[in-house]
Amino acid sequence: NTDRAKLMKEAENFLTNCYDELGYSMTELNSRVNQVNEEISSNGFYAHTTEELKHGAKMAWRNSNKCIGRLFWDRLHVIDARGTKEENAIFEQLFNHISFATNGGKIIPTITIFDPVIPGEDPIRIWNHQLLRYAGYETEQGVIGDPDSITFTKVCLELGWEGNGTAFDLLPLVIQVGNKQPMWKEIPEEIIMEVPIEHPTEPIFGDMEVKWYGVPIISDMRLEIGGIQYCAAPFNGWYMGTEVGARNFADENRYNLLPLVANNLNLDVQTNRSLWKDRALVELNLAVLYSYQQHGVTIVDHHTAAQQFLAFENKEIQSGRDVTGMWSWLIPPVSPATTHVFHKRYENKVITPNYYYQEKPFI
Ligand code: HEM
Ligand SMILES: N/C(=N/c1cccc(CO[C@@H]2CCNC2)c1)c1cccs1
Repeated sequence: NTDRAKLMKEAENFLTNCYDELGYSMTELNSRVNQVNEEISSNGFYAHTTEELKHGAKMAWRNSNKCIGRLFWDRLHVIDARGTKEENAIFEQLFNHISFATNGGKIIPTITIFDPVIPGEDPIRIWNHQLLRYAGYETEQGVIGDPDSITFTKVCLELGWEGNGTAFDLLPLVIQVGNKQPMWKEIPEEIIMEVPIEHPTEPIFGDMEVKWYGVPIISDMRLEIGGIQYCAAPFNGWYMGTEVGARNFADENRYNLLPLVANNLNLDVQTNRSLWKDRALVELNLAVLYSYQQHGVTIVDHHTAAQQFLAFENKEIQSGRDVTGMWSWLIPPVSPATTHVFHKRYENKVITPNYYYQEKPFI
């Protein structure tokens, strides 16, 4: 039927590129393509070899148009967790991912890949946006914590989780197998690495204790390889400082810390022309970079990240591949025009394998 014909086409396209990059002969490629076509025509599905899975996950990172960190695409550590079906075993894999990727602060870009969507089998979904993230609470006095987490925090509370009501409560992991009751578990505190944020010279937060978690681990995107959908495949890199300093801490609909920082720096917040927002933003981003470095947690500044992206562009051209990208995401939110990215154009062509958004499993 058409679904099987479509899957065969996507599989052949992936295998051709993958086997070419891995240096296999045409004979080896053709025999694998025939084997896969057999499997698809009898089961409407085919299973990747671990090698195909690992290289496919790396290709997907290399094809991620919004990602400035792609220079290191070929050094992704891939954990093949297929066959993990029991909830407690899934939680163990997720805890292992957090501790392995954290690596005492010397962060290892890692992806853990669970079973793909298989016809007739229960799919696995991770309900968290990121494995480590802070709760958000709506109260009469306003929002406490991360406003971005308000909806998911309510879901966790409904499932029986209880937060401490602070601005930095780490949320539990929530997973669901098929249509069974979703299960939640607190993350063991011994594997959690957090960074207290302070400025090298100024008390920019006054008496407020500000911190952030060390490792960003995206857990709600779908990895597609050769027509196969991996809906539970959490992946991490390290942060670019501006993500924390210019968005998570600075956005008005996130922690909205610019007024606090500006006041503690004695800036004139009564007029735009004092550029108080810009001066507070730079000091806040300096504090983030300084604090992660002081605590031995990998982080990259946006200038270095842009230089690394330029190296990626040149390497791709050397490899005979077109560089695709989404300009609006690739430019950093602080001093964008001081990077080369701002001054050139990128083709936003989406090629597979890749990472995609997927429907939230909860409302
Ligand atoms: C190694 C260090 C890495 C750095 C510094 C980095 C940096 C970034 C940044 C700054 C963004 C934009 C995020 C935002 O504006 O919210 C981004 C997006 C993205 N990155 Fe990377 N990244 C890294 C590694 C990775 C890895 C290992 C993967 C996957 C295997 C990945 C896949 C993606 C994807 C799919 C997006 C777009 C997310 C979306 O559409 O919402 N990145 N990256
Ligand atoms: N540094 C990172 N930054 C991000 C990468 C992808 C997505 C995000 C957060 O995206 C949110 C959803 C859309 N904007 C914010 C952040 C990484 C996380 C995981 C691997 S690298």
